[in-house]
Amino acid sequence: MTIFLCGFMGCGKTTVGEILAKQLGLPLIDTDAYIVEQEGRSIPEIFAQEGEPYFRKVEAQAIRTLCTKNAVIACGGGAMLNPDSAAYARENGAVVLLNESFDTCYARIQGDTNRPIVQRSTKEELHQLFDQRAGIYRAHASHVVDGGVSPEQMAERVAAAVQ
Ligand SMILES: Nc1ncnc2c1ncn2[C@@H]1O[C@H](COP(=O)(O)OP(=O)(O)OP(=O)(O)O)[C@@H](O)[C@H]1O
Ligand SMILES: O=C(O)C1=C[C@@H](O)[C@@H](O)[C@H](O)C1
Ligand SMILES: [Mg+2]
Repeated sequence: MTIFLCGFMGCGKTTVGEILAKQLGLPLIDTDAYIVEQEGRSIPEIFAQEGEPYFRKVEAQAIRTLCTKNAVIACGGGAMLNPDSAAYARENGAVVLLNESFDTCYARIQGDTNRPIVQRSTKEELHQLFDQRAGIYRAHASHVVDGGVSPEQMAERVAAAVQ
């Protein structure tokens, strides 16, 4: 079974993914952590040294490599915006959107120095990005799970959605 968690930065993909993977007895693969390990540098360093298009290329390659694994895959916030990556993911498993509000995501990510898009954007710009991305996440998801609950409850909701 392969479960891809997608959604805006701060919706809880990594946090919920860890709990869900334990519950299901599957490994958790976080695409951001995978890229950091592969590149030997942080995401802010990759963005600063190579630019965002390079990061997106590496991210798409990572999804392609990982999409056949029996695992919970916590995607980077932009990974499932790529139509090819989303198609690979859908062919191989469930793509679950963690549907949190902008205010909730923003409260969790504001001031974070490990997310270059947060660092370079105002709150208004992030809200615009959230609105732009919302429809794309939905279009690419096979399941939508509503948030507003604890990470443990989110993990239960995801497990119930994909069973
Ligand atoms: N359901 C939740 N309730 C309360 N706090 C949460 C919940 N989900 C995540 N958090 C907290 O929000 C922060 C961001 O969560 P997380 O890193 O899992 O987001 P993400 O979706 O993986 O973001 P990114 O797209 O940047 O990888 C963390 O500090 C985490 O503890
Ligand atoms: O939403 C995004 O575009 C991103 C989210 C993070 O998970 C990282 O993949 C990176 O900071 C970009
Ligand atoms: Mg994450």
